[in-house]
Amino acid sequence: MADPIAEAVAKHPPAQSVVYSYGTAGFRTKANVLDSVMARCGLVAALRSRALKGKWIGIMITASHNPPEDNGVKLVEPLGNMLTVWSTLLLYPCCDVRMRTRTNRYTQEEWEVLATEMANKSSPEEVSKHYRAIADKFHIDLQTPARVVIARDTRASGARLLSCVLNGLKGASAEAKDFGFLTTPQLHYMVRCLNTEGTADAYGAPTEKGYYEKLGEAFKRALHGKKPSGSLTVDCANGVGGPKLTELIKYLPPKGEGLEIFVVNDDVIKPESLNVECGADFVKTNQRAPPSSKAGSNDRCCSLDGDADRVIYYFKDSKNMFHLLDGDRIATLAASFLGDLVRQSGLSDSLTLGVVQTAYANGAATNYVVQNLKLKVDCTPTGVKYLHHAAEKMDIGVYFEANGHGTVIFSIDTLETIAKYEPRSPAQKEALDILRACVDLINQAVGDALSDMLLVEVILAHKNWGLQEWLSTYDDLPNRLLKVKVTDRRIFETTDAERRLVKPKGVQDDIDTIVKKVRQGRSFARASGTEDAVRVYAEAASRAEADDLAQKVYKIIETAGTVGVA
Ligand SMILES: CC(=O)N[C@H]1[C@@H](OP(=O)(O)O)O[C@H](CO)[C@@H](O)[C@@H]1O
Ligand SMILES: [Mg+2]
Repeated sequence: MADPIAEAVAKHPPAQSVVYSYGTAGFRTKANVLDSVMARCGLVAALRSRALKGKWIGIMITASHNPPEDNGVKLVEPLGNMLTVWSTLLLYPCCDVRMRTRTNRYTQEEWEVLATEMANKSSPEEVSKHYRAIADKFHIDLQTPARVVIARDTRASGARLLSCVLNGLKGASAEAKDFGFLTTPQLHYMVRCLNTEGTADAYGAPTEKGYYEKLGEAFKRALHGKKPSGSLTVDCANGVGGPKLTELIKYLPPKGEGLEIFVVNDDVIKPESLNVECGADFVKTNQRAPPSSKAGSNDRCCSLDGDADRVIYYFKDSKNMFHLLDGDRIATLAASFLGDLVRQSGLSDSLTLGVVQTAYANGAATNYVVQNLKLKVDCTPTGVKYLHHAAEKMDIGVYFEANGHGTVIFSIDTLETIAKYEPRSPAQKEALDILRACVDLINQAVGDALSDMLLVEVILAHKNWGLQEWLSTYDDLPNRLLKVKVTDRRIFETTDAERRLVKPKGVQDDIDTIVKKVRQGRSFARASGTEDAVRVYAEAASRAEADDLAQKVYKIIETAGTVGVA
């Protein structure tokens, strides 16, 4: 008897001797070994949708800030969040959106494991068997409709990998909605809109136009008559963010009454230029503007990454010195502004705000949040899914990775409180109107460079600040991020939100000994979840000390990680 699953999978045989793993941001590696993974992700997404009685599941084909020859795939949950919470939804598949967000019971990453297993099955028959085993294990009725929404970034391999996904979905008899090119956050937005359409929690119109209209309208409302000063130059990493930002601009106030945006590095015709010498990762890692930048002194600039889910700001001062305003800065700016709005609207007795960071957050940013803003800070492992989950536990959770990934999320109860609150004075009403507009401006599903960028512009306009004033809120500790090539990065195991190594034995003690000698020194090492390397981070009171500390820890890791090489 014909087996459509095995037949679909047989069209895309796996590459020899590659072991796939669903990492920090899904499956991500060289595009030429991903065909089989794509088809199988189609199967997993179909199963997931069926487990949720036909809810839309998202598939995003992207490798974000990685080189043009890479690609990857991420699965997106019904509310636009990441795979981690799948099991929550499995335990409570019939409850509504509100119930689910309030429920914190789930076992970590069960479905990520299933996806990894699926990707590593060797024969089409084994894949088909695994598909049925998952259905059995989770009592999934394979007759239930499955619905999957897909988008991709502008990589050359995207079209081929999309056809693999579509074959997988066809094999599983799933309905597929292909949005073509979208930014990652736009795809998350579509998933959430499609699943909430017609409900009390309707998120917006599930179209590109709906996305632009929502952002454009909220931006105008949030500005509340204030005018951003000067212009903003946006480096789009030669990725999908370029054409999408150009479209979004049509929905923003005209430049005379709003913000003048210059779109640069938006060459999607040459996919080989994606993320090359430009984009958020280049700027953050090299701590300098893209070489192509023509920005003058004090010009406001920002860079997106290849799939437009992260943004960082920067400028050169009058002495030609480069200054970076990264994710930590965006978090502190947003937390201070939203905290003020909550207070000014009279809501501070009912709502609390918190900030979530990773170990890569600059120590000065953490101090500023605790000491100046007097807010709670949580530290999670690297990866947006962990930050998002921690932020979900707060009334208003501001979460950002230092590299510019992040957003602000409002709990369901908070949204209700904000919606129902009756202001008691004109001042309270004004603050409340702006707060409500910010809720609509901020992408609640996932960190979104375009939405975050507009939020920053709103805040700067309200505070009447340029980047220099924003920068002067605190001084970053000089820091350095290095990548160490090791024989097998899996031997590096961490604890305490990845801030301490438990294996190999003794390595953490060596790091501690060195760190102790450095003024304001902090350093840690962890295996990357997206690249074959161990990352070393170091910060200290001065640039020279930070660099020196990073080098010393680099050596420790290199020695510990060089196994069996003469
Ligand atoms: C230090 C760093 O920037 N790490 C990045 C990087 O993860 P690694 O696990 O460090 O490779 O890629 C992730 C996905 O894009 C991103 O979430 C994370 O912040
Ligand atoms: Mg990205």
